[in-house]
Amino acid sequence: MELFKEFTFEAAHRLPNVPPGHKCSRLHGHSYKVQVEVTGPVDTDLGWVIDFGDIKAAWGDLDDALDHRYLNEVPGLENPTSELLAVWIWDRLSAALPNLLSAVTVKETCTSGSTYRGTA
Ligand SMILES: Nc1nc2c(c(=O)[nH]1)N=C([C@H](O)[C@H](O)COP(=O)(O)OP(=O)(O)OP(=O)(O)O)CN2
Ligand SMILES: [Zn+2]
Repeated sequence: MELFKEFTFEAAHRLPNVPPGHKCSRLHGHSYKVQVEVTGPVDTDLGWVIDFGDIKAAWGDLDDALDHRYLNEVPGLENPTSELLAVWIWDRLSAALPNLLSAVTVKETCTSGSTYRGTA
C-alpha cells in the first residue's frame, strides 16, 4: 500500500550554475510543495501502514530548516534545484521512516517538480 503526506514551505533561491542570463540565476521564491510517499503493508489490527502523524513527526525539523529560508545558505543546498532538494529531503527523512520511505516529490510551481525514489 502506498500513502502520502504533503508539506508546504515558502523559500527563496537562485540557481548559481545556470547559463548567464537564465531567469533562475536571479533571486526568486517559490511556495514549495513536498509530497512524502511511504510504501508498506497494512497492519491488520490498525488498518494502516503508518500513522500520518508519524510522517508529520518525521518531517519535524525540516520545516524550520526550509521555511522562509534562502535555500542557497542551507548546508547541502548551495545549488537548490528541485532535483537536489528532493535528494536532500530524502537523506533527512529516510532514517526516520526506515524501510517505508518510497518517494519524495518537490514541486516548485504548479507545473514543475521532481520525484526522487532513492536512486538517481
Ligand atoms: N530541471 C530543472 N529545471 C529547472 C529548475 C529545477 O529545479 N530543475 N528550476 C527552475 C526554476 O527555479 C523555477 O522552478 C522555474 O521553473 P519553470 O518551470 O521554468 O517556472 P515557470 O513558472 O517560469 O514555468 P512556465 O511554465 O514557463 O510558466 C527552472 N528550471
Ligand atoms: Zn526557482
